[in-house]
Amino acid sequence: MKNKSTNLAVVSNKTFEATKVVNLNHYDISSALQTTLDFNKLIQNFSSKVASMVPHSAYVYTNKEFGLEIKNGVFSRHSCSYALKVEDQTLGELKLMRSHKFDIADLELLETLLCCLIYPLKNATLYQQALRMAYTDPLTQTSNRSAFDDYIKREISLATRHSKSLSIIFLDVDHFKHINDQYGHECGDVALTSVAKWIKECLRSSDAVFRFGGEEFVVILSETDLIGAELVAERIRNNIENHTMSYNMQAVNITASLGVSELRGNETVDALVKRADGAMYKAKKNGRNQVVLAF
Ligand SMILES: Nc1nc2c(ncn2[C@@H]2O[C@H](COP(=O)(O)OP(=O)(O)OP(=O)(O)O)[C@@H](O)[C@H]2O)c(=O)[nH]1
Repeated sequence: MKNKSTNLAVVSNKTFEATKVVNLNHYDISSALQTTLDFNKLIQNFSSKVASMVPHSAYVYTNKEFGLEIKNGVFSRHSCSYALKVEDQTLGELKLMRSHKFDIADLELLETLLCCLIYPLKNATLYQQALRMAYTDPLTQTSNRSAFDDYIKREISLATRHSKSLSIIFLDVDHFKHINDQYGHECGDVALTSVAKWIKECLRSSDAVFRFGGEEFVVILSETDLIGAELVAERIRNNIENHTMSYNMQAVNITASLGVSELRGNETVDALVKRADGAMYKAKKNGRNQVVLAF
């Protein structure tokens, strides 16, 4: 509010009318952009706030760092695009489109208005980077236990609401203590990173892998029943067994034991995980390097 009255107080001469309008618009845009740290909402707000000054029919915002492509509206022949950057930090690229050409006055005004977007976009970037760090295991670069807790709750409620199947795979690396003891802790770390990579090689983009604890991983397979999940688990087991890790000129063979469970009606997260963990434990008892289904 203080800024708004400052702008009004300063603009006393009628010749500053245009500046006043722009300043007030800037204030209005800046305020609207400060209400969110979500890229989608941020770009949508910016587009709708500037639409009366720089009319456009569509926008596309791309951000390689976060793998984003946010688009909306009717795509047209003419476009202008800006690579957004502040203090050496890239903030993505924004493109506006419409059926008639953007003239120099449009572009100048748009460049001024884009200044309002830069810092909210930087804040959103910092926030999303912090969120990603909080949810990522630094060693294996898979999602961590906190991410699992959030993700599985959402997946269970979606599966229940839409009557879709949902399965999980609980994986534990075999004799991992032996790898650490024989080749050293650093080799153990490389082994965990390799296992994470080999698991990911067997998954679809809609499947999610999490480092659950020390040498334990959990895979969440949405819209997948027990038989489908067994196939994936067997593919993962096979992929791990068929790779040989080389460490300090030594060949290290790794295997894993896997337990699979499918969500039952009204089952809690803990119960679902416990059944998969129990099945994995049976796989260990049966001789390791195998997949066991939880019934
Ligand atoms: N290098 C490394 N080791 C870890 C990490 N987290 C846990 N560990 C080790 O993983 C080992 C797990 O050992 P155990 O629980 O006895 O299991 P295991 O040797 O895999 O035997 P089974 O599970 O019965 O096949 C321990 O030695 C932990 O110290 C890690 O981030 N890096």
